Amino acid sequence: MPQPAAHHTPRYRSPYQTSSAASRPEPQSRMLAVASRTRDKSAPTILSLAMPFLLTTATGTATSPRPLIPSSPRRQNPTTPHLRPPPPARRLPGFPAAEPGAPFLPRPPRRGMASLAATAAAAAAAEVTHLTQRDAAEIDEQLMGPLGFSVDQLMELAGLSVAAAVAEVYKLSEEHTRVLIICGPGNNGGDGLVAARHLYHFGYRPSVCYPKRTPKPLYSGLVTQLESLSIPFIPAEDLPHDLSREFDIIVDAMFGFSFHGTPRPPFDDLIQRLISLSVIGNSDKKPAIVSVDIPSGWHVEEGDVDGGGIKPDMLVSLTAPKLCAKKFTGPHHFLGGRFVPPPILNKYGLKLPPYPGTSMCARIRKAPSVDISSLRENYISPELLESQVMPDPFDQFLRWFDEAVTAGLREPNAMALTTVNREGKPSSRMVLLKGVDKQTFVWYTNYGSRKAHDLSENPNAALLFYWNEMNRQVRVEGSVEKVPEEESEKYFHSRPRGSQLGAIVSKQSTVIAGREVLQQAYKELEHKYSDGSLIPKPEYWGGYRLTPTLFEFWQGQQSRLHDRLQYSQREVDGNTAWHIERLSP
Ligand SMILES: NC(=O)C1=CN([C@@H]2O[C@H](COP(=O)(O)OP(=O)(O)OC[C@H]3O[C@@H](n4cnc5c(N)ncnc54)[C@H](O)[C@@H]3O)[C@@H](O)[C@H]2O)[C@@H](O)CC1
Ligand SMILES: [K+]
Repeated sequence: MPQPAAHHTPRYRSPYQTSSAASRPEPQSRMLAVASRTRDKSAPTILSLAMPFLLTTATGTATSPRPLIPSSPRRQNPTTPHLRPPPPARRLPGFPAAEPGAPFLPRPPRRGMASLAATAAAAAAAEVTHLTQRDAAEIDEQLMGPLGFSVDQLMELAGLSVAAAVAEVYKLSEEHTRVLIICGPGNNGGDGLVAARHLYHFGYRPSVCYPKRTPKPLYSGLVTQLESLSIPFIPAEDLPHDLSREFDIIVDAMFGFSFHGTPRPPFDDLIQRLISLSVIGNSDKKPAIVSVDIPSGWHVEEGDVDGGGIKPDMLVSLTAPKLCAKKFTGPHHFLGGRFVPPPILNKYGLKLPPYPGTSMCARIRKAPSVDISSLRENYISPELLESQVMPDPFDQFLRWFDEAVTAGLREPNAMALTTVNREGKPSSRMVLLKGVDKQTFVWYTNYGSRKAHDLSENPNAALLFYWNEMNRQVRVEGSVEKVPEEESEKYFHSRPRGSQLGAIVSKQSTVIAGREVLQQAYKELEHKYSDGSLIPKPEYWGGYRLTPTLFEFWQGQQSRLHDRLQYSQREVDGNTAWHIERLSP
């Protein structure tokens, strides 16, 4: 690793230096948890979104870049009808014909982002249909009768939904590993057995309490499958006295929509144990209770009639919520059972939230508001040591970038670009990296945009890559210039035609009267170039490349002891070399 001469004066400003009104302020960006901004305020800030944010401060020559790997994510052409509404369903005896475009058909959201879907689900929550006990049983019969499903299939999908919802809310971590699944004698218990298997494969450590086994091949098969995974079955009487000590999550799969009356032994006692768990004042240690379809012991329609029943933290309604779910006040209400066909939706007029992307579960009620200052992730990563990183920061960047691609991260080439104008005012936005080589980072944009104006006044810029799933971020700072026109030209024509037209339509960062303006202009251009002829690159569109003077590779670690390795340029014997230093987290 190149070691510098000690007399060198760094060309960058330390993040700890205070800003002066430099004529060419240099932007610096880093990801912070919102908590650090709210910590000193007397009243806690409560927001409903848990998002890291980008803080930007302003302080005071090139080769052809390597295009990012061809499979690197590209924005979807907004005009491509990649998600079509489902075709009208075949009419089945006893079911009304499906109305195409009926308002209650669940439409998948255009993007698979859970946050977007959660918002959509929240908006729809008020209108979600709740089923009576009779309708729930009738739907069950129809699914397994004229609609051709088998009980095994439905149970498998229901159990998978439960496991997926549990994993979404209680992410696998030291605090959320040990799961007790208490299974009842019917299909609700079967859902629990299936969920136990999926949770095992997701990495959790499930144990099962299944005191009244049903002697049918479906159930004994599920038990055998769990036994083959060495999942312990604990008799009810052998359950540990203090469930809080032994389990992080308890899945209540005792009774579903066929429950009547009051619970009989041994479930009366088991339910009582879950009730007393929610009463214990020691909230730090209380395991999360997740009820499958119905909180066991609740009246299927009336809910927790005398108020003394289970108070689950999470409810996973299956197929559609039952009436009792209206009384559920816990923080997490999910829908599972992504198998409801249009004949059922139409016949029962079901309004259900859309499932995001390929997910097996959908949040029904908005995620609870959180005190942002309490949000903190305990990062667990391999150590990032000076002896392990590459001497050249570009090589190190490419290594991490390739790992992000291999890990299947969505748009690993998305980066926050921070520019600063003449007055020292910074602005940030996400852009897509389109090329990187041993000297520069390249992206394309509109030369009339705000970032372009900023860059024309001040060529200093900062890039920030944030690979959340890998606990990594990379900061890059340097100066920016336009890429040669031929390069922009070449890249422009490699883009999908829709994106080319979009670039012509958008006079980026200018105020427009409405969305129709874009759509109209786009339509006209689409018609103009419908013969497939070459779409000329507008002169106001092209690339920029940043030549870095500083890199920082950050890797989140436990207890905030993060790794931060900074590469800065130093002159050594007349040559510029990269110098690596560790920064305190
Ligand atoms: N579309 C659907 O209808 C689907 C239903 N599924 C699951 O199936 C459940 C319904 O299953 P089941 O109809 O088998 O019924 P449950 O699992 O709700 O429970 C029925 C069993 O509990 C017993 N029981 C009822 N009341 C009792 C009491 N007071 N004390 C003690 N035991 C009592 C019954 O004798 C029977 O053995 C749903 O809630 C859901 O979890 C899913 O597996 C898949 C899809
Ligand atoms: K249940």
